[in-house]
Amino acid sequence: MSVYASTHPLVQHKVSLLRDAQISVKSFRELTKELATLLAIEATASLKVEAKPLTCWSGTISTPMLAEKQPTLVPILRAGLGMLDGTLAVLPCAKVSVVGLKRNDDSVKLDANGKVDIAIESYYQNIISDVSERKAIIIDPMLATGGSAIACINMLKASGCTDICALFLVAAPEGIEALTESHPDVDIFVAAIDEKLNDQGYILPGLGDAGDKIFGTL
Ligand SMILES: O=P(O)(O)OC[C@H]1O[C@H](OP(=O)(O)OP(=O)(O)O)[C@H](O)[C@@H]1O
Ligand SMILES: O=c1cc[nH]c(=O)[nH]1
Ligand SMILES: [Mg+2]
Repeated sequence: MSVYASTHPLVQHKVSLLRDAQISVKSFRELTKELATLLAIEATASLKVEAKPLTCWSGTISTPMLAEKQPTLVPILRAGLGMLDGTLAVLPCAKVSVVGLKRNDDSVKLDANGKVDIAIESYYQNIISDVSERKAIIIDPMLATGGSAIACINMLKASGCTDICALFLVAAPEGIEALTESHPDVDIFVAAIDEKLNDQGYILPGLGDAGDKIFGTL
């Protein structure tokens, strides 16, 4: 697995603004959307193109176009929806596969190695039928323990998908390690890699609960 941590100055600036404890729902949504666009540009830079014939005003030319079907975007409900419009700005024709996952905060415990373990509850799955023919781009603002992303990747692979990457705004080292171990074939693109998880599985310094901030349910 390759981990691409963005070095773009605008990405770094916008993630810093997201961390403001006084941020409004409106600003959190706007910044999440803008960061999603910037990360999506980085994540799609490796898509393959091939020369295809096109009739233009001066005749028929051979010109580069995407070689394969457009990727499918995979928002992990709820918080991943906050990144959907921003990624659709880069891939406006993308089909969307939706996966609903929720951490059960009451299940938090430390495992034998002192790692935070949280049960992930799956409540919705609607993955496009031809996912085996497309790249899947998972979108979720947070990679904490890695449990939700791993569950989502398991679902995509069970549906036949073989080419998967994931975009996160903030990732914990613990989540990156767990994801690398479970799915070494999946590349991830992150705006920031933070310090660690607290004993409730929240990222430090992190953003707090991204879903609550996007949906105004704080
Ligand atoms: O890496 P993990 O430990 O699995 O944590 C990350 C997950 O937690 C958040 O979702 P949450 O469960 O809070 O659901 P929500 O989006 O509905 O708020 C976040 O959006 C990720 O999906
Ligand atoms: O820090 C965290 C961890 C999981 N989910 C969030 O929204 N924030
Ligand atoms: Mg949440």
